[in-house]
Amino acid sequence: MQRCDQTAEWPLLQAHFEAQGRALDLRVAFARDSQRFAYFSQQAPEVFADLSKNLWTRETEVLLQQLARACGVTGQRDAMLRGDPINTTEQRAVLHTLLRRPVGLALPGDRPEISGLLAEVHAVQTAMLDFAEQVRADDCITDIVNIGIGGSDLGPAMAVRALEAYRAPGKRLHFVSNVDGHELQTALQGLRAESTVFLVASKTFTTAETMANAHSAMAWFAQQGGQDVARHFIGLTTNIEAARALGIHTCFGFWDWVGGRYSIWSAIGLALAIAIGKARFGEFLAGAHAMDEHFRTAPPQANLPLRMGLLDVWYRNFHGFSSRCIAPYHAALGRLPAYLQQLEMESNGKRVDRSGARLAVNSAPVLWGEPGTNGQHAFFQMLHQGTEVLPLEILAVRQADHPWPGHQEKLLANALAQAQALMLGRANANRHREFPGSRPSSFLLLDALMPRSLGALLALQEHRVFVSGSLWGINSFDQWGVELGKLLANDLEQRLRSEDVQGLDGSTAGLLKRLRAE
Ligand SMILES: O=P(O)(O)OC[C@H]1O[C@](O)(CO)[C@@H](O)[C@@H]1O
Repeated sequence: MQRCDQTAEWPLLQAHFEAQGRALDLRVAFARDSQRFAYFSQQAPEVFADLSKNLWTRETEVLLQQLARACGVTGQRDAMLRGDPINTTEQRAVLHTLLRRPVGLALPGDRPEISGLLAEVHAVQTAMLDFAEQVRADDCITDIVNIGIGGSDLGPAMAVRALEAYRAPGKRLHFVSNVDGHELQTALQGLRAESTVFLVASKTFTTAETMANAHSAMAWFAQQGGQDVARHFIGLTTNIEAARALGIHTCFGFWDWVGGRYSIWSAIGLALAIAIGKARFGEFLAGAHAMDEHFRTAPPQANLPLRMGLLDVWYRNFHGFSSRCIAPYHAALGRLPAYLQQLEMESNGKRVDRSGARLAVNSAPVLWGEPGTNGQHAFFQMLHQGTEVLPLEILAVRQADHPWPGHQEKLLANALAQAQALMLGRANANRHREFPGSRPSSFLLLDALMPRSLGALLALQEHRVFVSGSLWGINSFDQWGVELGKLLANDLEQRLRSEDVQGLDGSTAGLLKRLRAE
């Protein structure tokens, strides 16, 4: 297991970049290689990917694949899949893939505890999915409020919206994440205690925002004359004791080896299960499992998560691209950029390797984005003509789920046109109207937005993040960077209630006084 920048392959890639990468022109690359599309595109489970409009050549990919071998990426992948404690700063295994493994399936090299864990996973999953069916069948329940933040919100909120076409009629799903009371206030408006179920989703059951919202929701429930807390408040957590202490007795558990941003497949997915039902949730898991199997077994040159992770490192460390723009060309995928942002930036936003040594190269880029075509009328200007080159990742869906004639063709034509315009550019004597072209994009295509394809797409994204993290030598599964802010907020909350600014820096003291001013 070697860090990418410490391998013998790294300088080879640097030399290759200087010789051919830096000045690569996509138009010339296509003209030189008539099979470029065929070579750089592939069908993985549920996801077709065209990576040909990226700033690399076959030779680049060969060198990157050699780099992956030198870094032992497949060995690291296998260590994750078999349950080794690869989250070394928390001494935990990383087994979100187990949550979508079919019952009884053993993989070569599984650690001895895996079969028992898989049985536990399926026992909880069955109970949780049966509960989801119960809620779906209960006409008295009209509103489900998920209270959670980060991975306990972004996954279910994104997926419920993405699979809106499959949502049970008569059930409204609400998501409250922010500690800002406006959000809770908006969600509760018009709700009635007796027809509302609250899902308190928190891996740790200590997250300040979620606890504050859960307490306030309970107070609201009591004020509204709600009777049966046990029936109306459900805990989704690894810390069942803490949920019980809050008076929540119906709980669905999960395990410390499921990272928050990888937890949509666990009990944290209950909101989604209620929305789409047991069978569809099963398809969602099956799609992810198909991608896991692809990642585990496909040869490197046809392994999509591996190829995408390698491209990510090529872009970040050689081309020096500092961000990636995500443009889903499907309105229902509107929260996908935010979901991917946590996935990539919380996983790989690190500046030390697993041993604690400073990284010598940059790690995670910034991820951001908005659905197309909206982004085109906002920030795509910069993608086409700005001073910085930023790779674009287009996610398109072939079939539409709505009856409006003509819209889908327009939408898909726009997705294609953006990628084409970025690549081809346009010469013009007037510099303001000139498009430089040779700007990179990837094009991911689903046949339809369904539970299975969404599951596969998310697992693909998880694994490509794993690949780049493995190359950088990062522990992609901790998130110590969120701790300091939490600690300071606790202290400042006390100080906001008192006059005490002693020991604070000048700016914080000044702002605090201002915030306290009547
Ligand atoms: O599910 P929990 O424990 O409430 O944590 C919520 C989120 O907070 C974080 O720990 C970051 O603060 C995320 O990793 C996590 O998804």
